[in-house]
Amino acid sequence: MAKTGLLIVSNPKHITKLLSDISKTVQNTLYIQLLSALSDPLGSFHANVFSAPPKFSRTIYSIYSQATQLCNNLDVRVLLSGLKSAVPQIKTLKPIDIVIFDKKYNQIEIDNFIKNKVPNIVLGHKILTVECCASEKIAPEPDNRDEGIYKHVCLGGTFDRLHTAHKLLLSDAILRASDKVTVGMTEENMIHSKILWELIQDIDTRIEKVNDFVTDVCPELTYDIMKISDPFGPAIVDPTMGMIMVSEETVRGGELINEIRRTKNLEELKIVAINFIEEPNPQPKEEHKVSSSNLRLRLLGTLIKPLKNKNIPNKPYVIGLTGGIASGKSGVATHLHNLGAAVIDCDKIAHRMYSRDGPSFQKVIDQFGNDIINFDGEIDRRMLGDKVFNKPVELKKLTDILWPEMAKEINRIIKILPNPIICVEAAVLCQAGWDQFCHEVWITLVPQRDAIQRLVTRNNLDEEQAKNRLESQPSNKEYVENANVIICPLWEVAYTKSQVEKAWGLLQHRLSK
Ligand SMILES: CC(=O)SCCNC(=O)CCNC(=O)[C@H](O)C(C)(C)COP(=O)(O)OP(=O)(O)OC[C@H]1O[C@@H](n2cnc3c(N)ncnc32)[C@H](O)[C@@H]1OP(=O)(O)O
Repeated sequence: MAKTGLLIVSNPKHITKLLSDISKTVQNTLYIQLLSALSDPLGSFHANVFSAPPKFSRTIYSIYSQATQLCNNLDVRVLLSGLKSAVPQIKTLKPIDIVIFDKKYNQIEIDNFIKNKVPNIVLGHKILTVECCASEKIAPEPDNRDEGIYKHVCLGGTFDRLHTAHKLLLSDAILRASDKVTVGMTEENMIHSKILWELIQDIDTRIEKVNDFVTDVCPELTYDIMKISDPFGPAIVDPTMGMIMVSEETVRGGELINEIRRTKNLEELKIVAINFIEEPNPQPKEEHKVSSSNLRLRLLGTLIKPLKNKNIPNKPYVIGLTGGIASGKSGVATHLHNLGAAVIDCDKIAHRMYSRDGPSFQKVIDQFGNDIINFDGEIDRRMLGDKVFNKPVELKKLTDILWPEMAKEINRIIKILPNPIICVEAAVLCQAGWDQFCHEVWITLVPQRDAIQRLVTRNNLDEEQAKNRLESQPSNKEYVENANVIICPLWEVAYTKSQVEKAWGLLQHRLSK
C-alpha cells in the first residue's frame, strides 16, 4: 500500500467511487487536487470549472463529508492553492507515492503532468486510473453561502485531534481570505467543561497539527495560530479582520464578538457559519456530527499509550487499576472479575495491615496515638482518615509505614493466585511505585464534580470534606499521564461494562500476540 496519494479529480461527482476505491490503495494521507474539467489536456492545469470560492466551499464540504463516510482512516487534504488562483505546480508537504486519475490519459500526458506539475514525487511512484461514470450522488450542499473574499479571516476553536469538520472550517476560512488567516486555539482554562477534557491533546500539539494542515493545503497565505484564554482572542481588537468563520453552534459567539467590536468602534465582522458534517456511524453517547468528543469517547477501553518493557515475569499478567477517589474503580474491578481476572483490593490489604493482628498495627498506633483505637481494640479508620486525608505530611507518615508491607503481601498473593490475569486495584498505584510490578496501568476517570457528588452520597461526607479527600489525591491529569487504558464510569453501568469488555477483548488480542 502507498503511504501518500495524490488524487487528480477532473469531476468532483466522481468522488464517491474514487474514495471507496482509494481507501484500499493509500494508507496514510490522500491529497486531492480538483482539476478543471475544461482544462484537458492535463498540461494546462489550473482550476476554472468553478467560478468563485463559495462554489468550491460546496465541493469541499461534499468531499470532506464523503471522506468521513468512505475513508475515515485516511488523512484527506483537499489542496486549495489552485482553487484560489492558478498555480504552476502542486505543492505538498509529504512526498507522493501514487498519483490517481479519475479518467484515462495517454502516457505522454501523464508523464508531462507528473514532470511539470508534481515536484514532490518519489522515485518509483505508481500511477493508477480509476475510471468513473458521472452518476454518483453528491452529499447535500450547505445553504446560505456567503460570497465575499476578505483580506483577513479569523476563526477559533480547540481543534483536538484534527478531523474532517476542522479541515472544512479551516479550508473555508482559507478560501475566503486573500492575505491572512488567524486561528485562535483555546488554552487549558477553556476546555474544562468538555467531555473527557483530560484527553484533549496539549495545545502545542494542536497548534502544530493545524499549522501543518493549513500550510500544506495553501502555503501562499499568512497564518497566525495563537493561544487564546478567553472566547474572543484578538477578534475584538484587530481592525484588519473582516470575517469570522464559525460552526452552526458557535454563531452566538460571533455575534458577541461583534457586540464588543461595536463598543470599540471597530467594523463588525462578517459571520459565516459552516454546516456540521454528519457522523456516519454514531456509537452510544456520541454526537451525531463529526466531533472531537466522539474521537475521545472512542479512546475509552483502547490502549492509549504503548506498554513499557518491564523486568517482570510474563505470567500472570498484572493490570494495575487505579483512579481518583470515588471514580468507580471497584465497579470496574467487579466487571474484570466477572470476565475472569482475580482482583486484589489494596484498600482491604491496607486494612488488614493495621488490624489488631496485622504487622503494622503497633507502628500506626506509635505514630498516630492511642486515641485512634476503638472500643473493640481495633484502629478506628474514620478517625485515622481524619488525621491523614488532606494532610499530605501525615498521610505520607502512614503510607511510609504501610506501603512496603503491603507491596510484599500483594506480590505474595500475585504468585499464588491461579488466574492468568490479575487486577491490582489501588487508588495511588503509581505514586507508590507499584506500576513497576504491573504490565499495564488502567485508570478510571470521572470529572471532579461527579466524584464529589458520589462522595457526598456514598460516604456521607459534606461537600467540603469530599473536596478535601479529592485534593489529597493526584489530579485527573496525573492519572491520565500514567494510563495505558482509560475507563470512564460516568454513565450507566451497562456503558461502563461495555468499555471494560472492549478493553478486555483488546487485552486478549495483545496477549495472543
Ligand atoms: C498504593 C495504594 O493505592 S494502596 C490503597 C490506598 N491505601 C493506602 O494508601 C493506605 C492508607 N490509607 C488507609 O489506611 C485508609 O484509607 C484510611 C485509614 C486513611 C481511611 O480509611 P477508610 O476511611 O476506611 O477509607 P478507605 O480505606 O475505604 O479509603 C477511602 C478512599 O480513599 C482512598 N485512599 C486510601 N488511601 C489513600 C491514599 N494514601 N491516597 C489517596 N487515596 C487513598 C481509597 O482508595 C478509597 O477510595 P475509593 O473510595 O475510591 O474506593
